[in-house]
Amino acid sequence: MEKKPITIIGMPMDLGQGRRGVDMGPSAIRYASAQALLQKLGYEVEDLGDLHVPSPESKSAGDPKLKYLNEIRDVCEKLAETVSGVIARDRFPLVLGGDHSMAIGTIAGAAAQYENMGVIWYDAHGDLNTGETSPSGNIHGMSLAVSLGIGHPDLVNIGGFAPKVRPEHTVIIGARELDPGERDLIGQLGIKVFTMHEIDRLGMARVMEEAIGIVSNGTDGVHLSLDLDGLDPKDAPGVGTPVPGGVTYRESHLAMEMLAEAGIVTSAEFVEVNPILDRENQTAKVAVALMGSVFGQKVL
Ligand SMILES: NC(=[NH2+])NCCC[C@H](N)C(=O)O
Ligand SMILES: [Mn+2]
Ligand SMILES: [Mn+2]
Repeated sequence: MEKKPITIIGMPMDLGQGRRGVDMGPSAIRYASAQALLQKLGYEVEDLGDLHVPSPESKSAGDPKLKYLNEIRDVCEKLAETVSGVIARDRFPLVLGGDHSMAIGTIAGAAAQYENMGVIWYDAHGDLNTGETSPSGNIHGMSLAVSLGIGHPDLVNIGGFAPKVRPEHTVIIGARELDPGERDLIGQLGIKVFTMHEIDRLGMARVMEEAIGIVSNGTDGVHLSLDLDGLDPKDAPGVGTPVPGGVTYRESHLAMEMLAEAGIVTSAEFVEVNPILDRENQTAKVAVALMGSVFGQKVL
């Protein structure tokens, strides 16, 4: 497999949800030796450092249905430009987060460079709310909907075009907590969701075969958006919105190994790592271990 050089971008985003500390996620992932691992695997790696994100204490949240909308729009615009520029230089953007609202920017940037991009959303949640359906007003619960062109126009139109991805090229893996409005949207759009039920029933290997088929059928790029809360909180405790009964560490490695084998992933982000809620940086270490598998690390 071709080893495209990697560019790490830190996104200390914590405006998209209510628990402080997730802005330290990028540092925690770097501290868990992400760059050294990737270099050991034979990649050339550059790290652009962190983009600037204003701290929530210095701003007012504004509309309680879309908290920090203006700030999130601005930082996602900047992230989109950065990601797009990295791909234009023929490098692989690897974005470290940060809460999941950042995916609005990452996906906007990647989608600017691909005609038809597939998305793998690895998450306990659907992140398919809008300002109207969200129970929390937290934009990290809306980022997939926005990328599909549904939600507040300021977010939907980031990068100057919409939608970024199509429902038929989108899969959600690991879902186990969906709000009523998200369920409706899934039915309306026909998005393929591999809930924990399908993972238990079919096994991760079969789920990934199907998922890879969907995101690579008729696409020229695939983005992996991995929310660490997709994993079981026993394996990844340092997340702001943990949900029991999640994907195991082993199943997650298998999923990432199968993606590496398929050779389809063209951009990735690892999000929602919150060191304040973690135990001895375990969740960042899990993120880095999974990163290894995505980039082709094998036991033998
Ligand atoms: N990226 C996440 N962790 N999202 C959690 C979203 C939780 C809930 N569905 C909400 O909209 O508030
Ligand atoms: Mn999420
Ligand atoms: Mn989640």
